[in-house]
Amino acid sequence: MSRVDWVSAAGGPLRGEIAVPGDKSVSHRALMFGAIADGVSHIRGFLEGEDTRATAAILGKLGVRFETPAPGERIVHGVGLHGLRGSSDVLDCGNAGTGMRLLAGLLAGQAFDSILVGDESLSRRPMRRVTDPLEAMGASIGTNDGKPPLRIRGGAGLKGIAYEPPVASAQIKSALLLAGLYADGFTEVVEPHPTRDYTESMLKAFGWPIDYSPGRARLEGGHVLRAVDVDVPADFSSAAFFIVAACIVPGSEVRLKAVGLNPRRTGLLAALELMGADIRVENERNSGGEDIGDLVVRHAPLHGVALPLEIVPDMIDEFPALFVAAAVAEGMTTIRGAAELRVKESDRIASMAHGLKACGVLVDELPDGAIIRGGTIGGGSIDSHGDHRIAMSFAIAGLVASAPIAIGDCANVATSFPGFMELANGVGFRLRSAA
Ligand SMILES: O=C(O)C1=C[C@@H](OP(=O)(O)O)[C@@H](O)[C@H](O)C1
Ligand SMILES: C=C(OP(=O)(O)O)C(=O)O
Repeated sequence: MSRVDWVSAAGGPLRGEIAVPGDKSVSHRALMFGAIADGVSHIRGFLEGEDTRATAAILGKLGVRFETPAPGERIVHGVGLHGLRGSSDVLDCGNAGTGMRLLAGLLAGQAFDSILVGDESLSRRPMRRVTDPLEAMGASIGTNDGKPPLRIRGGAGLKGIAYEPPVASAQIKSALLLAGLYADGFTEVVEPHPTRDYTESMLKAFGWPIDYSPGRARLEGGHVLRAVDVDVPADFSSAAFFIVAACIVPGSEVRLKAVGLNPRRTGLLAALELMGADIRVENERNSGGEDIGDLVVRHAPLHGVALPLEIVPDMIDEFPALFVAAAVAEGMTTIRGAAELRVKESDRIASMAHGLKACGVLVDELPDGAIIRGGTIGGGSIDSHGDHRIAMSFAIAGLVASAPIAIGDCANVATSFPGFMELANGVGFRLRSAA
């Protein structure tokens, strides 16, 4: 990964309509289900990010044919539940935890062996959370002390299990449900807190019988997926950077168009509302089973809060942006119950705490969160640790900082949000590549 550095300077007010790219979670899943369905699926709004392209490339190596009629579209020629073919190449998931963990579930049920590898960041992330329950289903998966690469041995006859993951994770749930398609009997997942349900809703749309309600999903192996077209909503997690930016920059008013509003994703809205934000949802409607709507966000003075614990799983990827809102808010914000942030693309508690401190913000790091004393953000030089969400968070911090913020190692923004810099500068950011 080449090193790309940015400088973000004070800017705004932010104005205009913003269409952020397609949802990453939905794009990964649409590729996977389209691949093992009978028939041809047309995906619209597909995220042209490095994470989702890595998943498409892997499925291509396993014999699935894709067409790209236009950027943001894929036509998937499904090979059927048992139509994937083994590849002698290692399968490179790049930076994508979602890609690797979901594919582990899918590949555990195949007749052939596979090796999943990832980049430096992904190679540090915990995989026992999926390999342990998959092995309980009968899979055989070698790891490097619980980390990638994953060496998945094919030909294991899987059997369904009932499983209660120790952490709330849509990736764990989805890996087990994908393996469950190939298992004898029923696979059931009961979560400690409900997580995003795209796997369940997409299985249903592809015609697989599944019984699910928030926090619980159960399916039986041995049915058939029938191709359907998928409309991918705009990614709430990408919209989050513009939501927070418009909240904190005086005079701002932006409209984020047709954003996915799955209730397991929108905890940031609840958190910002508690902090005094001015956010309205307009044109709310349903698209392909998902709630979507426009978000109209205006600047408002924010105040600190003790973040209610029940919001945490519903805003997991939005914490870096929330740290920036907290740094600008009047008073203290306390975040607890978010230890999962330590095992994302970087240790996001440490990355945000160090970066904000480098910009003069008072932050106490806690094992499962942070206490952030809001006020003013100064200029500084921070390291994103190759983490896309940290890089974009400091880009929004720069908008209100008293001097420019230099941000190191931003190339991975392309994993989830290609075109972020151009879109941001189009609505009032002053973000440039460092010479
Ligand atoms: O299932 C998914 O698509 C995702 C689930 C979440 O991870 P966990 O399952 O680890 O919480 C989230 O952080 C990730 O960006 C996408
Ligand atoms: C955690 C994330 O993704 P993944 O787990 O797929 O790498 C993210 O996009 O913030």
